[in-house]
Amino acid sequence: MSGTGTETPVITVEGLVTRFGPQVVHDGLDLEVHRGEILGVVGGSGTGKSVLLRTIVGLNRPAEGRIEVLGTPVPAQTEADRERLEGRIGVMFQDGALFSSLTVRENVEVPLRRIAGLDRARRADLADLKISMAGLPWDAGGKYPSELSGGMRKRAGLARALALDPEIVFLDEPTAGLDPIGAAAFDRLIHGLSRSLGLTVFLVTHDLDTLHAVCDRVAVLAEKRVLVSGTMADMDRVDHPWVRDYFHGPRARAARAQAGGDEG
Ligand SMILES: Nc1ncnc2c1ncn2[C@@H]1O[C@H](COP(=O)(O)OP(=O)(O)OP(=O)(O)O)[C@@H](O)[C@H]1O
Repeated sequence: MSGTGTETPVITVEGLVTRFGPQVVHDGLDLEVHRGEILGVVGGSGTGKSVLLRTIVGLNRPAEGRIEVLGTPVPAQTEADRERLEGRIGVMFQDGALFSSLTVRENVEVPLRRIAGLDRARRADLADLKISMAGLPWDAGGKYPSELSGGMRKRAGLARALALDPEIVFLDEPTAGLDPIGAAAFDRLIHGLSRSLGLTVFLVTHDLDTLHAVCDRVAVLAEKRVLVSGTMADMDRVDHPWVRDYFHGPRARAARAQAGGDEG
């Protein structure tokens, strides 16, 4: 089905098989993600969306298959390759995964420590820049995660994911647990960052509003593989029970109406 953008793959997954003991999560999964696009990864609970994200970023070793991210095989073949790749991608986990004993600024500084020759003051300045890019108020840097709301913690996680000016960011359910207004603001932030920085975004979500508002393409995980990928319009033509229910159920209709209203 049709894609968008320049169609240069920055992520290629071929024939991925993932197992946990006897459980097969992915079985012959193929996926391409193109430079500069926002790809939404959807699927029923437990279909292996988060595991796919973790496998692509090298946190989970596949049983079989080929994965390439920005031209580098994953898992990386050498420590140097792994470090280089880690510097080119950013990951935001579902709960933000912040260190609770560090302030927001210190959390964002953790990846910045990889930059040789960056002194303390500059590191703090750079962290503050990322914190403001993520839409947090100026005084958030000095706060501890426990002092932030859930939405602010997500923004702090995003600031940390953006610390090293990544080419790809991976977001695991970024709007889960946010109220609709906070979720819409987060969607706008991600869309704005992707378009202004040329960021590629790999986004695991259940949020139909997010799919309508920001995703260029959607990949549906079902039957242990990417069942189908394409634009939201393409999804209308897919004759599969889960796809039909998900994209045409009552919540989907509400999200579509909302997206239509926003455009008008
Ligand atoms: N480290 C692990 N060890 C064993 N099994 C795991 C591990 N991580 C994930 N799984 C299993 O893999 C399957 C897919 O999990 P995953 O978290 O990727 O689902 P998901 O599609 O993201 O679900 P949800 O939408 O509910 O978050 C689940 O059955 C889960 O129990």
